[in-house]
Amino acid sequence: MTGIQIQELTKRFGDNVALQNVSLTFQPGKIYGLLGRNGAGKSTLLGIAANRLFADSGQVLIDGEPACENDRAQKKLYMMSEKNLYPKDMRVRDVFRWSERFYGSFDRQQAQVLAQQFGLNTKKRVKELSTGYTSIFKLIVALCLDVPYLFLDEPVLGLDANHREMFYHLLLKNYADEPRTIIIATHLIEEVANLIEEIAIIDEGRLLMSQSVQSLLDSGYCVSGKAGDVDAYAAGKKVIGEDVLGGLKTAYILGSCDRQALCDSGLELSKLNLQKLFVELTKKEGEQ
Ligand SMILES: Nc1ncnc2c1ncn2[C@@H]1O[C@H](COP(=O)(O)OP(=O)(O)OP(=O)(O)O)[C@@H](O)[C@H]1O
Repeated sequence: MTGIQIQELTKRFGDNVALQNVSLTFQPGKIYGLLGRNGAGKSTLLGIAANRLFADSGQVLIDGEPACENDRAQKKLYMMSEKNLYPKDMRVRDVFRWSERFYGSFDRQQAQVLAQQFGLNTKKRVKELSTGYTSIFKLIVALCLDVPYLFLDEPVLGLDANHREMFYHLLLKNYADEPRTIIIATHLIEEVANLIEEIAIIDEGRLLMSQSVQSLLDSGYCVSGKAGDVDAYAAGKKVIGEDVLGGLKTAYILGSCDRQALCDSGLELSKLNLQKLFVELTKKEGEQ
């Protein structure tokens, strides 16, 4: 298994460039956070890999094989997204049956157990499910499939806090039992921060970065204190953002910290937080 290679993908919708020359690799057996602001191109990227959309140029390889119109490659992945691909009149239990037939590896017994845990009525038709239960139903399918590549596009859409916690817990257990590549596209960065090992950020159709969460968090730090002292310390350093409250300031800085200078000026040092880092890295001109 060599993972999923995204090679120089470009996709336009009319004049709108959704992806521009994006290349990155999703390695086998890792959990990725695919992050980006609204309209950044996350769903488009996953949709092309899952053969739901065609790229204008570039390609996606799944274990070295082209993903485009290739059933053998596509059977290795499951994409859960907002778009409902199941016939709306089908009952949930029939989708479970169908999944078993199509993928072979679907654990229908486990799906029934999870449905009971989440309170999902499997006799209901897909079209009768609420937004949250539509997500739950698709998540159960994803969790019960034995495929090496799982794409979860906004997986917890509409789920209440209890169900979100249940899902994250189940996902981690599922991963611990059988590691596979899981790509989670989400805006709920804090909720997945402890779940993901790797991060890929897309900004306006371009890849901004792809690296391990740990190395990203270790690449900088926060400094807080009196605004004048923070400014003096930060001068000449790579400041990616600031928060000001009265006379106090927090600066988000990339690079290694000068502990002696911090100590001398009485400034407080703290770790970067993934969501804050993302916000600062993807902030547009004029945004606070
Ligand atoms: N079918 C389509 N027709 C026209 N434009 C589209 C289509 N699908 C996506 N786009 C455009 O492509 C760009 C990328 O959209 P995409 O859905 O991939 O972003 P995203 O990062 O998943 O966004 P969000 O987080 O808001 O769901 C956006 O500008 C979007 O409007």
